[in-house]
Amino acid sequence: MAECGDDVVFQSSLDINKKTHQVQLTRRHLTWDLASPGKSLRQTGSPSSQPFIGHSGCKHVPLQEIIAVNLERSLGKVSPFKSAKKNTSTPLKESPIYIELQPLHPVSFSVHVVKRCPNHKWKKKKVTFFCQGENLCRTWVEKIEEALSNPALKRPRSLLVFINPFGGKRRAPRVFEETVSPLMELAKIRTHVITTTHAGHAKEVITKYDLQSVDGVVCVGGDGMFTELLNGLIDRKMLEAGKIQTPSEQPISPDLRVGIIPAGSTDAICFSTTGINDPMTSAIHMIIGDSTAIDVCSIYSGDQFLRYSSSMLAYGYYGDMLKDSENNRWMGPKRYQVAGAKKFLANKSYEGEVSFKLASSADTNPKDKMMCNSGCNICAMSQFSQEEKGPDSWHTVRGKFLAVASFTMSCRCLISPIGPSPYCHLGDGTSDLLLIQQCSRIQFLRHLYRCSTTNGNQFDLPFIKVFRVREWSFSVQTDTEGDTDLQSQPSPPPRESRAPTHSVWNCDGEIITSPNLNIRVHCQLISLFARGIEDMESPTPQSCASCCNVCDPEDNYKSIGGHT
Ligand SMILES: CCCCCCCCCCCCC/C=C/[C@@H](O)[C@H](COP(=O)(O)O)NC(=O)CCCCC
Ligand SMILES: Nc1ncnc2c1ncn2[C@@H]1O[C@H](COP(=O)(O)OP(=O)(O)O)[C@@H](O)[C@H]1O
Ligand SMILES: [Ca+2]
Repeated sequence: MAECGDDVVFQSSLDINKKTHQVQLTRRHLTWDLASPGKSLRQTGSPSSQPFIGHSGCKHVPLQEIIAVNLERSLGKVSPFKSAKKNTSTPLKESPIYIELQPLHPVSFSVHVVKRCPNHKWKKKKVTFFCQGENLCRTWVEKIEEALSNPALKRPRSLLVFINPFGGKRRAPRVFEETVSPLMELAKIRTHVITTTHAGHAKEVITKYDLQSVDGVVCVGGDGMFTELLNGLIDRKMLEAGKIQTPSEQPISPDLRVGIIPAGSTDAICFSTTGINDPMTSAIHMIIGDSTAIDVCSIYSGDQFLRYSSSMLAYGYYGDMLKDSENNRWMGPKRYQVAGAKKFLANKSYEGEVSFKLASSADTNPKDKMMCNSGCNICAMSQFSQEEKGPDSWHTVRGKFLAVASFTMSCRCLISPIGPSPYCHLGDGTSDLLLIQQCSRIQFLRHLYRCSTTNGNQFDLPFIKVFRVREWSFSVQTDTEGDTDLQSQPSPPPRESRAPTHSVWNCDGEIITSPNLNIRVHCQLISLFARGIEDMESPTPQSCASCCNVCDPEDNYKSIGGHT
């Protein structure tokens, strides 16, 4: 049963649900199997034996998917006794009766493992193992804890956590206290928790904090909070290296992984990297040390560095919508729907010129229907092949745009279940650049509606162009440039009656007002506590357990001997 090179660390017979099982810990798995007569390991408890020969019904949990292990403090014999209060005038019959629970020595331990539920949701499942003696019980816990502390598993031991009490529906403090904190305690992960008091607070702390003392930085909030951590960590790294952010300078990867516990309004980064916006799922990905590297864009206005971004950077419709929504923050996530509807009715387009360098690989494009899933080969190859990709020349599109948007990840969210750019990759060093030309409301609605479905055909419309790019820029054109009608008027209309000639940028939910921008994508610049979205239909070796979720949603660990 243990695979080649997967040496047995410890094994013995243990009872699960009153049935004797042979239980085996290898360097990569915890496995248990109903004991068959003559195959008892009750006396063994030894590290030397051969791995099991598996059969159907045998449970095989990768160590990576063990959330925690703990001794069960069984409370046993009950002995009622009367109040020990002396010299009391209260008649004895009224004195309370105490039940003394005498602690027994631990004879069982529990292993909490990942349970896959529909829609990429993860929960924890507890399996309790009963031992014959206390020593065996303690040895099992020690051995499993030792195996989990293997640095190869990359499990964090301490985390710096920022809670944004004003993000999303303002539930972040409660989400942390009720869902995340108990899980972290169970997994023995230390947390230093800071509740932010103002925008930029997390970034200020990151500038000074002793980051050597933690294994990761986490936010309980939305995309805006994540972007603040991302910017804080890269800025700090550049400062320490004595480098100034210039368009030709390559930003330095932070050493720490970043986590998001979703408690924001859109949570597109969390959705696009885990498949769901569920606090417990994200906390489990952190505890088990999942890691995935994502692309980051650096944004400049001329030579002036503005910020880093990793999800959507958009001008026109999405920028106007964000600006309008900021007045209604009190509405929470609904502010986007209200502002989205208003700006949809306004149907405003802006003159501009977009220049871009195409991703030179012809193998992938924004319409290729190749989803970026956990263990994505395209991302894996991109990590090594950035240099080989020859420079593409610049292409330019001029026009009047209802929206210009670049997606560096799919940007899945509740209203767009596979995202506005469904085939975008997390770590391929490219962004999908979407140009929506001036069009009627009906035409734009058709695009938006398609974004809200799972068909992935939102780009198949005549007023839409989409390119996979490594670098791009945008510059506004004044309302007179290129507009012959206006130029022919004897005098310009009074300033106050002119419609604004330019929009603002929506950068991961934050406003950028400089209209002319230059953007470069940096391949896999930052790592997240996530694994990408698991493909539940055709499981990859990285997610072998997921296939069992399909055939046995109740108990999704690989049953050796094949699937049903
Ligand atoms: C008729 C049905 C309409 C369906 C519209 C479908 C289009 C959805 C596109 C969503 C893009 C989301 C990209 C992510 C943006 C976030 O980074 C940003 C900030 O997030 P947060 O900090 O969590 O608030 N969110 C937005 O800009 C809101 C976009 C809402 C678009 C309507
Ligand atoms: N205590 C605070 N008060 C006000 N703004 C804050 C606070 N803490 C963080 N922020 C800012 O709020 C912005 C949005 O946060 P986010 O968690 O993304 O919520 P939402 O998804 O609702 O936009 C971030 O840019 C962050 O800098
Ligand atoms: Ca990408």
